[in-house]
Amino acid sequence: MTFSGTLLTDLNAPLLGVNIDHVATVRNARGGVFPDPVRAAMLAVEAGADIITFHLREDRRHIRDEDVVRLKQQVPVPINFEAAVTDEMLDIIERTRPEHVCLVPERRQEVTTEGGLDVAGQFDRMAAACARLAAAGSRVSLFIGADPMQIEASARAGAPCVELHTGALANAWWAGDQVALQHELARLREGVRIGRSLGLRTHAGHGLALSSDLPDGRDPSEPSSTAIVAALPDVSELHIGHALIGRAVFVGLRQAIADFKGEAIRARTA
Ligand SMILES: CC(=O)[C@@H](O)[C@H](O)COP(=O)(O)O
Ligand SMILES: NCC(=O)COP(=O)(O)O
Repeated sequence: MTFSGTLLTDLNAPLLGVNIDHVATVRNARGGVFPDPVRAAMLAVEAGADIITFHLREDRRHIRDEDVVRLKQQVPVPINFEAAVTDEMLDIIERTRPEHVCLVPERRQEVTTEGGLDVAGQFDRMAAACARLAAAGSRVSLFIGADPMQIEASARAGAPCVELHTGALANAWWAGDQVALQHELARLREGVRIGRSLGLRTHAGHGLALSSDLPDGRDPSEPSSTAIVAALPDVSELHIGHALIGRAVFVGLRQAIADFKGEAIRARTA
């Protein structure tokens, strides 16, 4: 069954941002044009993605500049442009004018985004970036850990949204470490509560997955990391990429999106 974005919104479940970075990772492995992340984005929208998310990294390891241009031209739902807070990226975002921007920390050596922005420690730079991108017409979100000091600094910096990094929760879930999972969930829950109290729209993402993709020996009926996070009532968007594109290898992209959306709806309505 394919769920539409309207249905998901009606049921008050979080919107699903489908991150298509890792379609580009596969393409770039051979240096050609296939598989095309823009084609994946269009299919994702047909299958019910509410938002298309992508991360233009400074090293262009997956999404490239020409993808960004085509995504902006062709995708009929909001695009969520993730980027580091550098002059180069801010210039590209201003030229592109995406509906949504998510500013993220970036280290060239990292395999994936390891932590959140230090908004409190780099306050002036973050506040200036928020103001500049808001003036360019984009809704800005700051990708941070569920740390009260960073959430409060994000609100002061003028960001209307934060995306709370769920990587540690997702890693604990994959590892089957219930103690760490409950610890991370408590932090996330508190972060969402603080975000709400400060009037921030609160999103979540990184590493979220489904239990049917757990390795042999694990119980596929245990709650998924996606369901655990989607169940938090004030999380308004989930951004999911790696595990969704990975699942698509086995079930197809359309089905993978339906599965993640269905999981979010069930978690919110259970
Ligand atoms: C910011 C974030 O959490 C994701 O967009 C992630 O960065 C995807 O790209 P990578 O896997 O290259 O980190
Ligand atoms: N901001 C998180 C995101 O877009 C997707 O992260 P992941 O699911 O690829 O880890």
